[in-house]
Amino acid sequence: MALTSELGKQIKLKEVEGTLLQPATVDNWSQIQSFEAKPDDLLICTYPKAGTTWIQEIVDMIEQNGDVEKCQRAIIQHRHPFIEWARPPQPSETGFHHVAQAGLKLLSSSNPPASISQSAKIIDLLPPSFWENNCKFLYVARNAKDCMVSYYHFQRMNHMLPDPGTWEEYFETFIDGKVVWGSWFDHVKGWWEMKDRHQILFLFYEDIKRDPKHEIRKVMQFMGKNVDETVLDKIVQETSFEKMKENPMTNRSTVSKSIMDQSISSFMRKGTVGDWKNHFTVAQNERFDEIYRKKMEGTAINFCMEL
Ligand SMILES: Nc1ncnc2c1ncn2[C@@H]1O[C@H](COP(=O)(O)OS(=O)(=O)O)[C@@H](OP(=O)(O)O)[C@H]1O
Repeated sequence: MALTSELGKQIKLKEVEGTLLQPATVDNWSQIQSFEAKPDDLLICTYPKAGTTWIQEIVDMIEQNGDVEKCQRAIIQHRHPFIEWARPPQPSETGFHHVAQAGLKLLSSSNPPASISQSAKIIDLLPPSFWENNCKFLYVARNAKDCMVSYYHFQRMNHMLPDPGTWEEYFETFIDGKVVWGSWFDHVKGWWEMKDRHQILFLFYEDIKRDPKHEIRKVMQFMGKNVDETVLDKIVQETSFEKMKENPMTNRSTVSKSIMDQSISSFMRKGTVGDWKNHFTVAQNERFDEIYRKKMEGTAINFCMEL
């Protein structure tokens, strides 16, 4: 599928089992699938724009016992490489090979889950070794409307992704799941249905926003770590939106403007719950709610839509 970016460039997305992915990911698909997870690996899993960077920083802060300097050792994309950013072997780069060779314990993925109750499409997307080794998964879900808004602005500024078109056009694209990593509905539903059958800590962006200390403590316990109250308070502070927006290790300011043009929209854009209300028209909102009801039917998941 070829789509045109704001630069007029042709972005040729590819598909795996009907899910749109970046070409480099699809070209290295068999390599990604053969990734050998270890039993003590923790995989951070998110739908795009659900708070990936936020939970990555939280996990690293816990891992480093709240040591801010240690968390400054590298940009977040290098501290938590994405397994799907696989490329042909390039020793100087962080990517699949680096992860595999370094045997890092903390990985991040935007993969939908493998699941025995789901269609083959979903089953095929996560390297099977994660399930075989009974790894831990940390999943963060964000309400669909805010995800859509955040993804729209991200596609405007990210020249590696297709131009989103107008908001009205993007609204349809997102609902149809014609975005990189596919349908929000399939992703969230898939992980939600799997959460009690595997070691999955299922978190909500909105909960972390409302009560960060409570949610960070859950993450800490899930990781089998124990940091004291003062450190926990420091982690809450250091992972606030305001701090992370100013932090060059998390705010993507090191990424070239030809890839992410933050003069169009910041990577750390608003970091709020309910920005969808500034974008959705009344008619769009009614239509979305109707579609949501149908697509999420039978799923007992409740999202907070405003704080
Ligand atoms: N600390 C903190 N607190 C609250 N919100 C935060 C935080 N860090 C990142 N964000 C917001 O998360 C959105 C980016 O999501 P991701 O990190 O998942 O993006 S990506 O998929 O990795 O590109 C994006 O959301 P929007 O602002 O709504 O666009 C970021 O601002």
